[in-house]
Amino acid sequence: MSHPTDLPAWQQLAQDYRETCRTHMRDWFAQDPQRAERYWLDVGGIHLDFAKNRINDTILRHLTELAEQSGVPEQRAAMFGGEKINTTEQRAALHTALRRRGDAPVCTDGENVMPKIHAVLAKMGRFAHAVRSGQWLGHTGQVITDVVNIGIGGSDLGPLMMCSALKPYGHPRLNMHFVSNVDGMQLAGVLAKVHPATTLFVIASKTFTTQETLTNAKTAREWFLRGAGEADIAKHFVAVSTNHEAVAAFGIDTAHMFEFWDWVGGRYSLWSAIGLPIMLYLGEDNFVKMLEGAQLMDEHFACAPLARNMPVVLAMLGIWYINFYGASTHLIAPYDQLLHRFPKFIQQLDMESNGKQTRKDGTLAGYATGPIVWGETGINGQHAFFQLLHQGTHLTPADLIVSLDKQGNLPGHHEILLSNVFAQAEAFMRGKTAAEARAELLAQGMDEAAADALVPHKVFSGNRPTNMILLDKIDPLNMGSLVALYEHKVFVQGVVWGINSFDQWGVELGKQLAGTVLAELNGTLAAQPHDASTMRLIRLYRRANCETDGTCHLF
Ligand SMILES: O=P(O)(O)OC[C@H]1O[C@H](O)[C@H](O)[C@@H](O)[C@@H]1O
Repeated sequence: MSHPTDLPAWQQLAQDYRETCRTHMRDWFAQDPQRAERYWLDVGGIHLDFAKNRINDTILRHLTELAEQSGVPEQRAAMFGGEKINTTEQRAALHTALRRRGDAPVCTDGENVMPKIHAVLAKMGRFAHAVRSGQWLGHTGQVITDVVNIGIGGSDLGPLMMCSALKPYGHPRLNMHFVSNVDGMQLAGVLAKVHPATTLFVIASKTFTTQETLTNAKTAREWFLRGAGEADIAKHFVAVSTNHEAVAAFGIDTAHMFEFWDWVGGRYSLWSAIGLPIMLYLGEDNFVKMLEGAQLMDEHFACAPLARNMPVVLAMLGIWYINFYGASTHLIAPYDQLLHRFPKFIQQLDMESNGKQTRKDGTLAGYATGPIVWGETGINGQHAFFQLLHQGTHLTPADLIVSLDKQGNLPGHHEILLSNVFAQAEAFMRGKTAAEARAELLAQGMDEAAADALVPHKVFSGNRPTNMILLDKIDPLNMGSLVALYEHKVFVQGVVWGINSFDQWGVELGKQLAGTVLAELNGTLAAQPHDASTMRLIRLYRRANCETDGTCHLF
């Protein structure tokens, strides 16, 4: 496996960095009136303005060459073609097949996966129609009014994000709830709001072994059975999983299970049966539109030349800042309230995929890989942490995301939102020089000495990069395209870094240790030799609780 740092394009980019890192974007804009037009891409209802980046045509060419030399075209073909690119788990990553319309075969392990994808989609469609139309009745003959999705990570964040973003398309009778935290406060809060006779629980877990999800599901089941019999469970509990045996063992009839497969990664699963809450809320037609939007982005990613390929451009801009400018974080700042869950979703997608330092060949990378992805609605961020982004010491590349359509916003509100996001991008790019700050203060009537003292605090260095991602509208089609855009961006970065973006071994160690600690907290296992700090924490908890459970003798 070639090391990216040895590739000719990497070397050229290192040289580009040395030559241009002091150039201000203001100057590039001044010298090049076509810059805004050239650094712009459209895919369906998604538009990317990437002119406010610290790049010129040479850098962009070298970034594209780096993608090429890293094998992005070959790896892209391998992913779409069902090859087992998830090498540590010997699995394909075929989320793109889930949104593929039509009958063209997609094979992995010698099997065409399309018939089973279509069969599950049809089953989901029939079920969603029955619930939405009121044909599906609870055990007392009442229609379903509340859906509670119990799942965590990829079995929570995607459906939660999509149902929030597409609320205006939601069924007026259905209230959607999402429970992920094993802290009973969350489940108890939801159960206090719903009625067992009119509630449908979707137990979502790829493995059906996740402790948090199974604990919440068991508690929900006990709550339900307080006023109903075992036979009534069939009307109120369905499962989404790859694990038939565990679903049956939990007590859910596998006839009420919606299946998906090991080649669907958790954080790539909202297109599969994990999307059942989305389909219940939005209806089958809108779910299919979401799939079509994703497929539109898939086709663009598969066919567009690398230099005009939206996911590739976003990915390579990220690499430019991470590997050459030393940026370690990336901000996702949607401006629309409907997208307030989007940063959390992208955080899992990106950080669980590319938060790795071991390359596919087992060697250590020795260069930076996935960034810390974080975010919040941009307008709230402006009044909280944008100070650091404008005048702090860290370079924080940011994606600013906003819908052009007012989408029934209250009169006058959307213009304010848009004016802020456009102005922020301008401010990040332009900054404010000392001369500009001084002139402004003098114009306000300040005397020269006072102005000179204040000027250093009023200077904005600018030259801070942003991508502006515009949606024509927040609708199912564009949301499908937007999520697929980020999925492919993350994939391209993983290819360049030579890492497997589809496993997540890093989440295992904590889970493993928690099993032992839980037994110790419960008093069913004598204290194991931990470090002194962990021992102290366990003892503290035990002391605080031993009076009630009487099992202190183990310590
Ligand atoms: O769907 P499940 O099997 O319950 O897994 C839920 C989540 O937990 C795991 O620990 C992983 O970190 C996630 O990738 C996964 O989405």
